[in-house]
Amino acid sequence: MVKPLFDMKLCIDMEITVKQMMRIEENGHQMGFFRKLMMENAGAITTRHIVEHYPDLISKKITIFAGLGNNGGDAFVVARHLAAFGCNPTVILLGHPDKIKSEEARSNWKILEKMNSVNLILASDASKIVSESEVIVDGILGTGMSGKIREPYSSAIDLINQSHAFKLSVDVPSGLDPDTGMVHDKCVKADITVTFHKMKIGMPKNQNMCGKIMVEKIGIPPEAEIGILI
Ligand SMILES: NC(=O)C1=CN([C@@H]2O[C@H](COP(=O)(O)OP(=O)(O)OC[C@H]3O[C@@H](n4cnc5c(N)ncnc54)[C@H](O)[C@@H]3O)[C@@H](O)[C@H]2O)[C@@H](O)CC1
Ligand SMILES: [K+]
Repeated sequence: MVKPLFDMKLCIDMEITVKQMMRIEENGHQMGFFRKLMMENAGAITTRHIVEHYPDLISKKITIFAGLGNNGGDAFVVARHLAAFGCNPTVILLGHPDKIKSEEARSNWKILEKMNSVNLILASDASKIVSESEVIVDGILGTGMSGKIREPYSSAIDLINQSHAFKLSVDVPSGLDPDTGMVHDKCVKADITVTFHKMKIGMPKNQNMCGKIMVEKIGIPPEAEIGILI
C-alpha cells in the first residue's frame, strides 16, 4: 500500500488566516487547478445553498451585489447558476465593468452581458430594487478587504442592512475582517455566510454578523496545503 504523504485528518477542520488561504490558492493555481475553476465551484456551491433555502426559487426576487474583486467574480457565477435554475436575478455591479480586477472575474461578467435571463443594473438604481428583493447575495468584498469601506461599497452595505431580505454573504460578510472577526467600519449582517475551502479564523468569533457559517470545498487539492498547513 502506498503510504500517504501526510495525514489529511489533522488539518481537515483547521481554521486559517487570509494569508494562508491566499498561499493555498496560489499553490492550487500553480498545480493547474486554476483560479477560474475555484471561482466556478465557489459560485456553484453558493447557489446550491440558495436553492436549498428556497425550493420555489423561480418566483423569488434575488438581487446580487458584486464588487470589482474576485468576491464579485464569485457573485457573477452565482447569477449565472441561478439563471440556469430558472430564476431571473438582478446583478448590481458596484463600479465600471472596465475596472473589474481579474481576468477570471471579467470573463464571468462578459458572460452575464450576453444573458437576457440576468438583469444588469447600475448602482444608482439599487435602492428601488433592494426594497423589492426577497434574497440578497453579498459579493461586495471578501478576503481582499482592508481599511475603511469606500464608496460605492459603503452605501451598498447600508442599503443591504436596511433590507428585510434573506441575506447570503459570499465567503465573508463584506466589511468583516476574516482574521479577527472585527468590524472596523461597517459590515453586511448576513443570515448565512458560505465560506470557501476552510473556516477563516476570525469568522466564528463574530457569528452575529456572519449568521450561519457553511464551509464549502471548492476543489482545491489538499496537496496545495503542503508547506502552509502541513
Ligand atoms: N482564495 C481563494 O482560494 C478563492 C477566492 N475566491 C474569492 O475571491 C475573494 C478574494 O478576492 P480579491 O482578493 O479580489 O478580494 P475582494 O474581492 O475582497 O476585493 C478586493 C478589492 O476590493 C477593493 N477594496 C479593498 N478594501 C476595500 C475597502 N475597504 N473599500 C472599498 N474597496 C475595497 C480593493 O480594490 C481590492 O482590490 C474571496 O473572498 C473569494 O470570494 C474565489 O473566487 C474562490 C477561490
Ligand atoms: K462578501
